Amino acid sequence: MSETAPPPEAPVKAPISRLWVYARHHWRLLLIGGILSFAGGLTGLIQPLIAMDVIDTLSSDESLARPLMLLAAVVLVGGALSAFGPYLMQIAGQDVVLTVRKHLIGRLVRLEVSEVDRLKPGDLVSRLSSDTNLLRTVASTTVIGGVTDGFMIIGGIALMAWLDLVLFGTTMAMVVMVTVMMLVIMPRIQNATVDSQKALGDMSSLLERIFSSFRTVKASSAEAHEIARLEGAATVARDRGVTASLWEGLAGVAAWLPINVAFLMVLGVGGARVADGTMDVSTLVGFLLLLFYLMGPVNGLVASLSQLQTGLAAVQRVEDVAVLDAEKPAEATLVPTGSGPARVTFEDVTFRYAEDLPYVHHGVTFTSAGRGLTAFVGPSGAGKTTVFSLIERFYPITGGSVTVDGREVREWPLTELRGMIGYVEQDAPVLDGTLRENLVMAAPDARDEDIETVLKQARLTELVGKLPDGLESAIGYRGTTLSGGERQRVAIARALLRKPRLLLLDEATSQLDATNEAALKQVMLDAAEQTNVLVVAHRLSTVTSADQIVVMDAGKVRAVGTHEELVEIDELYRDLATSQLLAAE
Ligand SMILES: Nc1ncnc2c1ncn2[C@@H]1O[C@H](COP(=O)(O)OP(=O)(O)OP(=O)(O)O)[C@@H](O)[C@H]1O
Repeated sequence: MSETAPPPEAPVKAPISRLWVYARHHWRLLLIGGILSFAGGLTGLIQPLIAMDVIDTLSSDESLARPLMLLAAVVLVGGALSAFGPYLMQIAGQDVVLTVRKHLIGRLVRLEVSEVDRLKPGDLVSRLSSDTNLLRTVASTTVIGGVTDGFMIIGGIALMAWLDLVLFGTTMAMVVMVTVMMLVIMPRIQNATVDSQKALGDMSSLLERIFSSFRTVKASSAEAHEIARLEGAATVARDRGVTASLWEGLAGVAAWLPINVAFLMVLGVGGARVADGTMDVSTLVGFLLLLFYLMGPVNGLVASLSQLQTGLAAVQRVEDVAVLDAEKPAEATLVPTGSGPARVTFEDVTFRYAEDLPYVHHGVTFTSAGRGLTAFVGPSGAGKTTVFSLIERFYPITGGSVTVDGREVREWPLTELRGMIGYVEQDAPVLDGTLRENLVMAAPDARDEDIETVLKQARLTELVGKLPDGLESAIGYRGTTLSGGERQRVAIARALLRKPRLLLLDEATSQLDATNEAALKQVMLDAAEQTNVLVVAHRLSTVTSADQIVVMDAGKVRAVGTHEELVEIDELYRDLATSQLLAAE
C-alpha cells in the first residue's frame, strides 16, 4: 500500500441530499420527535402572551389564579415535550448513523483490491467511526431543531408585527444583519471541519502505520521519530479544530450581538413611544419578552446551521469512500462449479497494476491441469505472485485470457470462483482472534472432524495440544504468538478446510527451520495428491518435488519442465537452483 497516496477526494454532489438519503428511512421517528419538540417550543412562545394577561389582570379586579395556573400548566407541558421530543430525535440520529455505517461497511469490505492498494486504512477507520459520528446530531436534532427554531422565529416575528410595526421595523434591520453574516460564516465552518476531520484521518493513518509494523519501528529505534510525526498530526488536527471552533464562535457572536442591539433599540424607541402615549406598557413589555424569548431560537438556529456545516463536511468524507469501486455482493447463480482438481490456463496474458504503471506480465502462457504440484520460480519481481492475483481476479487482466476449468475468470461469479480456491498469502496470513476463528474463516460451516483432519494434514495437532485453550486460544494480532512456520501452516489449514479444487500457495521467502520446512513440504505434497496445487517457490526442496516448474523472468514464462529437464535446458533455472533456491535450503 502506498503511504503517499492521497485519500480519495472524489467530488460529491449535494451532500445535503445525500444526508436526506440516509435520514429518510427514519423519517417517522424524526417527524414525531420534531412535532413534540415543536409543540414544546410553541408553549414557550405563548408564555409571553399569558404573562401580558397576568400584567393586565393586575390592574383589574379579576383573580390572578386562572392566568397563573394556565402559565404553570403551559410551563410543565412545555418542559415534558421539550425533553421527550429531542430524545426521540436522538434515537433517530443514532439510527441514521447506523444506516450510514452499514452502508460504509458494506462498501469498505467489498472494495476492489486495486482501490485498497492506494488507500490508507487508518483514514478509512476514521471515516467509519469519527465522521459518521458527526452525523448523529446533524441528522436528528440539528435539522428538526433548526426547522423548529425557524418556525419559532417566523411566529415571533409575526407576533411582533402584530404588536407594533415601528418596533418590528427596528428589529427586522437586525435580522437582516444576522442573515448576511451567516451567509459569510457558514461555508467557512464546513471547510474548516473538512480540514479538521482530514487531519484526524491522517493521525489515524499514522497510528495504523506504526502498529502494522510495530516490531520494525522498535527495532529501528524509530519511536521518537514516529512519536514526533504522530504528535505533529495531532497538533494539525488541534489547530484545524480550533479554526472550526473560531468560526462557530463567530457565528454565535454574529447572532447574539444584533439581537442585543435590537433589544436596546426597542427599549429606547418603545420607551419614548410609551412616554408620548402612542403605545401601552403591556405592549412594550410583551414585545421585549418576545424579543428576549426569540434569542433562544435565534441562537438555536445559528447553532443548527453550524452543526449542519459540520455534518455536511462529514457526509462529504463518507461519500468519498462510498463512491470507490467495490465488488458486487454475491448473487445467486446457476454456474456449475464442477468437482475434483481445477484446471488453470494462462494464454498470452498481459497485465499492469494501473494505467500509469509499467506492464508486469508481457504475454504469460502456461497450463496447470489436474492433481499435482506446479511451482513458479524466477527472480524477485518476475510476476509470480501476480499470477495468483489474476487467478483470484483481484485485478482485471489487460489482455489475453485466464481460465479456470475452461471458463474465463471474469465470467465466473466471484463467490463461485473464489469458493473453489484456497489461497495462502506470503505474509502474515493469520488474523487477530482464536485459532478456531482463524481456521473456520473461509469455511464457517466446517465440522469439528473436518478441523481435526486439516490440523493433522497441516501438522498442527501438536501445536494445538500445547496452546492453553487449544483451538479456542487467542493467537494475537496477526498471529504474533505463533512462529513464522506455524502461521503458514495455520494459513494452509484454513485454505484446506474449504476443500479447495485449487490451492494457491505463496511460499514465504524467509528461512524456516528444518522441522518446519519439512512439515510444510509434506503438507504441500499431501495436498497435491488431492488437488491442483500452485506454489510460488523459494526453496529447492519445493521445486524438486514439483510435477511441473514454470520459470518466469521479467513478466514472461521462459521455460516449463521438471527440475531435471530445466537444469539441462534453462540457464536461468540452473543459476536459480544453484544460487538462490539452494541458498534457501
Ligand atoms: N499492488 C501492486 N501495485 C503496483 N505494482 C505492484 C503491485 N504488486 C506488485 N507490483 C509490481 O509488480 C511486479 C511483480 O510483482 P510480483 O509480486 O508478482 O513479483 P514476484 O515475482 O512474486 O516477486 P517476489 O519473488 O519478490 O515475491 C513488481 O515489479 C512489483 O513491484
